[in-house]
Amino acid sequence: ATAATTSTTVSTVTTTTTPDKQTNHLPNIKILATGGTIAGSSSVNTDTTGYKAGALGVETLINAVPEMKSIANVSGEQVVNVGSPDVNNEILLKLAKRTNELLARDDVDGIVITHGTDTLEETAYFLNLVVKSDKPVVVVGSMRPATAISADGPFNLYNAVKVAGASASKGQGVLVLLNDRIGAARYITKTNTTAVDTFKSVEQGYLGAVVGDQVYYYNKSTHKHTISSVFDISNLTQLPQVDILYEYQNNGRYLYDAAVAAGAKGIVVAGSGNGSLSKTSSEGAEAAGKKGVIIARSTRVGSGVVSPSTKDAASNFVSTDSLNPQKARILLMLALTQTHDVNQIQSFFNEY
Ligand SMILES: NC(=O)C[C@H](N)C(=O)O
Repeated sequence: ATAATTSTTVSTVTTTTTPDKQTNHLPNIKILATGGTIAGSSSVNTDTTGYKAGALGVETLINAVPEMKSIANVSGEQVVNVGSPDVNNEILLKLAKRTNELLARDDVDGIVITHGTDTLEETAYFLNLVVKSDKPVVVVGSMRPATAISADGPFNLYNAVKVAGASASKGQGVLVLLNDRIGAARYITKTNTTAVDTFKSVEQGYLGAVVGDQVYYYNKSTHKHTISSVFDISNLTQLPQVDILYEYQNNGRYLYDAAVAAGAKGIVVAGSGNGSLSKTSSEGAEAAGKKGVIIARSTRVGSGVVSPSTKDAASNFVSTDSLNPQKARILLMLALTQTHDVNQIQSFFNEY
């Protein structure tokens, strides 16, 4: 049903500025727009829930922040214009390929991607694993539509361009910028349905912050990303089907059977607690495992590590470290493009 959204043509908008006289060089930053609330619009300026996401084009977003001209040569491309629940594998591949094409050019110093916040962490983590450059890539969104009083999008976009143009952002992996905080794609997650301070890195902390026009870094991601990643999507036109099943009391195994029948090559379980499955789920998961499906044990808890079990590999199970289910799905799809070996896939979950 979402296929039509991916046929949106790529259009280019450029806002070039005269180089700053003092530094004589402004970074060249490309903005790839995909939609979301940052491009959201409503006829009522107090509407923060009923607006249309993905309504405004990249040109409108750039024109709303002319202040960017003093910190970067900014140009934009519209990749798609959707609410982020409709970002699918086809869009991920299209966006990643375009990002890599642009980063290979000498006249591009960094990329900013505007994106809806609902699935922003999935796209950011996907790019973190498949971008083949150490140039900065910053994913940005907003919680209030562009038409709202105190819209957070324009300042978030300004800060994202600032971060993408900062030399300290090189080699940090894909970054997420909202609410003045710089997060690592590997660690950050959406924690609140509507609040402006929704993106948090509960256990690992933020990598840095933007304060008063300065970019500050405090931490580094300890996980492999970008140029140290083995994952390569340049020749892929699709990704393996990986589904997520939620653990709850009184669940049945039929959802596992249905996922396998529908062609799933991997199943991520949003397990209870430390990646636990009920007896019924275990039966479904083990039957799937016997058919070669990889079962990744994550957790529905929201933070913490799912620790490995010595019994995992025999059932074709892996544990997902501190990856939440939606990010575990991203890594499992990419892992399955390389191997079906359960031990090697477990190593990927330990390293990425
Ligand atoms: N704040 C947002 O961007 C939410 C919106 N529903 C989206 O993800 O596209």
